Amino acid sequence: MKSVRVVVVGAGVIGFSTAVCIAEALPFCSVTLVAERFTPDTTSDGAAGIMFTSHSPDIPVERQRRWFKDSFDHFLAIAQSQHAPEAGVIMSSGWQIFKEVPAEKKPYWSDFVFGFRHMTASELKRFPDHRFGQAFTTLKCECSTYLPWLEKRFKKAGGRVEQRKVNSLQELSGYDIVVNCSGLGSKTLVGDTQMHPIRGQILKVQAPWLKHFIRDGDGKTYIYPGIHSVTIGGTRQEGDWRLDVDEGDTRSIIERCSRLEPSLSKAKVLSTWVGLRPGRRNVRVEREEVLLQGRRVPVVHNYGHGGGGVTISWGTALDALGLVRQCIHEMPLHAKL
Ligand SMILES: Cc1cc2nc3c(=O)[nH]c(=O)nc-3n(C[C@H](O)[C@H](O)[C@H](O)COP(=O)(O)OP(=O)(O)OC[C@H]3O[C@@H](n4cnc5c(N)ncnc54)[C@H](O)[C@@H]3O)c2cc1C
Ligand SMILES: O=C([O-])CC(=O)C(=O)O
Repeated sequence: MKSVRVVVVGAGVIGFSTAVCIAEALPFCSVTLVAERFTPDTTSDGAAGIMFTSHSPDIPVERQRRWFKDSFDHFLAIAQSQHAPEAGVIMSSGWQIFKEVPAEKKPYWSDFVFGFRHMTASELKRFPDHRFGQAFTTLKCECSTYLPWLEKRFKKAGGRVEQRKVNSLQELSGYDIVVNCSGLGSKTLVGDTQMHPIRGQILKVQAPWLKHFIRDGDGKTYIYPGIHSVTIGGTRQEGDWRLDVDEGDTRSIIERCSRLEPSLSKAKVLSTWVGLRPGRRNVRVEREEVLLQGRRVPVVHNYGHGGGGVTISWGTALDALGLVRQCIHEMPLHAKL
């Protein structure tokens, strides 16, 4: 019999990764995922899904390396399996270029991606405004394909889903453990004043001749060839809640990307999309106890992934699973029977 009732709030890449990890590893738990929005309407759905864009300045680098490595191993196994097309995961090679030499020439994730090296002078000639660059092969996960795949995997492991907004954690007092993966929603759901939107606008264009990604190290301009189209971006507008497309941003994105890759000025625009990154100085993966209808209930948080949620989704989900295990070990015996 399933004796520990777990609820996961959130159906983005963080909620579904965490829910799958718990449902598969702890078969004695009944896991329910509750969310206001599901694929294709989450922030995760629009992410370019490239893996290398996560950084939490105050979290020990060893922990971030583990999040990255666990996620990279997970996505690499998918990319090399027959599941790759239905999960939307591919390998992706390219360049990150910088106008000034960055303080950190060799980022923490450089040991895990393949073939990381600094670009040669002749490679950099193509980018006359840039003085330094990194070349490597990483992975790319397209969440509008990956989320339905994860949802199937979750249901196969016995998980249940429910679509509704949770207005207060008090509504979840019927569960033994609450796992909060509500992204930007954590601003109101758990009153986290650090949470803020970082608006991002992107375009999908038809340019099948492009095979390599190009990203300006300032994180504002990028070109990511994907399975069906090329994602070009972007913007990073802190504190901006606007979800509508800004025509000025569209023009600026096409102009900046065409400067890096002139052939893009000929590409047909297929769609334009805006998402709000769940901004926070550091990702929050930790537990606390909350009084729900007079009962002390453990709450495991996994949110605040900013512009790097896909990159470390599986690693932070495994950490959250570890915290759920701790909560179960510490429960009074009668609660587990
Ligand atoms: C333009 C853009 C490009 C990006 N590109 C990349 C990239 O290349 N690589 C990368 O790693 N990351 C990228 N990101 C970042 C990535 O999208 C986020 O870090 C990630 O999607 C966060 O996932 P999440 O599950 O926490 O949030 P979300 O996907 O926003 O999911 C939150 C979930 O919580 C639910 N929820 C919230 N509040 C409540 C509530 N009160 N009750 C019920 N449900 C609730 C929502 O309905 C939703 O289901 C990009 C983001 C943007 C905007
Ligand atoms: O920064 C990038 O290259 C893509 C991304 O993660 C974002 O826009 O948040």
